[in-house]
Amino acid sequence: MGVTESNESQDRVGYVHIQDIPQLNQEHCRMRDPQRVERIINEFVCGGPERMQIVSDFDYTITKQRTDDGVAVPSSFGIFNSCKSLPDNFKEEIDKLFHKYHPIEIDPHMPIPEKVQYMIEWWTQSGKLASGFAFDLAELDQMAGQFRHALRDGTHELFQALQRLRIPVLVFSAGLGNSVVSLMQQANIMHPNVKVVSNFLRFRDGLLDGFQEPMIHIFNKNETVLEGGEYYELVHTRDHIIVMGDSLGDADMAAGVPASSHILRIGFLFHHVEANMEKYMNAFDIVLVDDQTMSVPQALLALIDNRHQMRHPHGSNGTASVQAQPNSAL
Ligand SMILES: C[n+]1cn([C@@H]2O[C@H](COP(=O)(O)OP(=O)(O)O)[C@@H](O)[C@H]2O)c2nc(N)[nH]c(=O)c21
Ligand SMILES: [Mg+2]
Repeated sequence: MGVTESNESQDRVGYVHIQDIPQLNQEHCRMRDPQRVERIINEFVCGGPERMQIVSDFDYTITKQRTDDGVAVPSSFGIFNSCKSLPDNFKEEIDKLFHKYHPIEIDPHMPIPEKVQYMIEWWTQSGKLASGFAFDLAELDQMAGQFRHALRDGTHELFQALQRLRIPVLVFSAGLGNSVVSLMQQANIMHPNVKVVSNFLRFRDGLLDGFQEPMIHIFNKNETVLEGGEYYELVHTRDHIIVMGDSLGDADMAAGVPASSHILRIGFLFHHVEANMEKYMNAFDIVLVDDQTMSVPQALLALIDNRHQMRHPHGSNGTASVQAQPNSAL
């Protein structure tokens, strides 16, 4: 156990000390406020699985930022864009949009409300480009399947544990939902407790017709877009939340949940580590530098699970049934 603490609650039997969690003591694991992290972890452990929910980004959060064989993993939009049957000018036009709008997306000076307008324009125009031609989703499955082994190490085990503990998992992506679901299905992690909220292709009269509503762009990628929907009903009383992402904006994915919630944000930092460190440390509670595994979320879940097993040794987990249907209406 850790050093003697003066605080009464920290003297409690079963209180978890951060120094006793090896995964949080690794060199590449940084925390701005370890005491806050410790406090939240103890809230999670005491509250048990029935109060937990997970909100995760997809691209480069569930998929790896760097693979062992050096093969670059495409984004969910990238998987779609690489389909060979798309019309000749599609790739060219979509790249033009990327070169116009991506600099705006990452512009450090433009105020967010102004950016939002541009992002809506970008997603709308991409949707228009993906319209008016036939497209076989089997081709997308085939493309996505090539990257089913590009998930972070331990993703399988993490998702299995989340399913067993009936913890709802929301995968939030401003990318293309069809690629996300296809890849997750082919990797066998699309369990019934997993819900993907993203942009899904729409078909009309056998032809592609852009994306289904509502549009999910990087600035509305948070729980406010779920309000009033079925998933919201399922999770709004689950006030212990782990948020995982690789982009700074991902830290806000739980915006919209009650203010009294306990939120632990885990950020996977890979690009421009030095330049980004301060911002990531301010946005996320735990920053993992070039960590291509799920070991930290797995370790946190194991602590919650162990305490839960101690309370319910005979397997009665006492959790409510939380069977979120993938892709059901919001
Ligand atoms: C509309 N549109 C948006 N994006 C990018 O898709 C990303 C989706 O955002 P995200 O869901 O936060 O995914 P991430 O994990 O990749 O950060 C945004 O950051 C945009 O840069 C896009 N990328 C491509 N290739 N094509 C597109 O049409 C397109
Ligand atoms: Mg991402």
